Amino acid sequence: MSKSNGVGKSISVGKSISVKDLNVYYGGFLAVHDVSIDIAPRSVTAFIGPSGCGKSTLLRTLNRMHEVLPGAHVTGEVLVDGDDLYGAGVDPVTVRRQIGMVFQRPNPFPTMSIKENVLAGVRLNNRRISRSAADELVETSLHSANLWNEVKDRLDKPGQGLSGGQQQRLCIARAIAVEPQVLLMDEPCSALDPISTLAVEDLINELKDSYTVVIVTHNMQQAARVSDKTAFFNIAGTGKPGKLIEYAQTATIFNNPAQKSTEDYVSGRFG
Ligand SMILES: Nc1ncnc2c1ncn2[C@@H]1O[C@H](COP(=O)(O)OP(=O)(O)OP(=O)(O)O)[C@@H](O)[C@H]1O
Repeated sequence: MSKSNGVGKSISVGKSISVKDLNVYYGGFLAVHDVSIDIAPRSVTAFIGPSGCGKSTLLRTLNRMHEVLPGAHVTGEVLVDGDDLYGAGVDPVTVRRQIGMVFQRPNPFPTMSIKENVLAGVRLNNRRISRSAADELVETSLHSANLWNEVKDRLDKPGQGLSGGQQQRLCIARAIAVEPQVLLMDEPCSALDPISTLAVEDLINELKDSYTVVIVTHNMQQAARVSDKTAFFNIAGTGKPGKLIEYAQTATIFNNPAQKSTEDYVSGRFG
């Protein structure tokens, strides 16, 4: 599928992800064991499970972000629209440009204005962009992040002057501005108040029209509210690897899971 990004260019967005027999290691420690999962394009998938079961680790392997840690490596495959992310000659920096990430704590660049924050990724990618195209991209990205109306009169003010929820939406605008095919979100609302959380959840709902979104969350209600499918991970004990226990439509995971441990977890009996 393609759409206009508002600067006169047609772009492809919202690709499928297929994880096959993936093991993730930190040095000699197997953190995630043998995960296979197919994620549809333009959908929201939630990763849930108790602390330490490997949700963030797995998420980071979907754009090779784990490789910034020495010794972290994978075996198996991650295919994005059929292309192997780990294939020979694939540049991890290019992968991270196409598969954006939003982190737990909003992390706008403190010295940059709101506008320059939105453009930061584009500039890092050395993309030449005219002033008018930059203005248009800033506006489109902030609109997509549901932030335009709140900041349009102060685009040259520092991003740090925004509330936590606004800063997180600014980070989402920055991620969107580089036209990613997939957006990975690692507990994007954990540092936000309930109103900002709802604003970001509304945004996630809108984003799935264009993007494939994968979100790690500890908040069961959030997983139920925003995701189409949910993957439940579990861990047998400290030092053991995390495993995918069940992956299904979100309604099934919450109302009629196949596994007892899924039911125990979603009903709050452990974790
Ligand atoms: N940088 C690292 N070096 C070594 N081991 C790590 C590193 N990061 C995570 N781990 C280990 O990998 C396993 C999975 O951790 P991960 O953070 O992915 O779990 P999680 O499910 O996201 O947990 P949480 O919900 O607490 O964030 C844990 O045993 C953790 O201790």
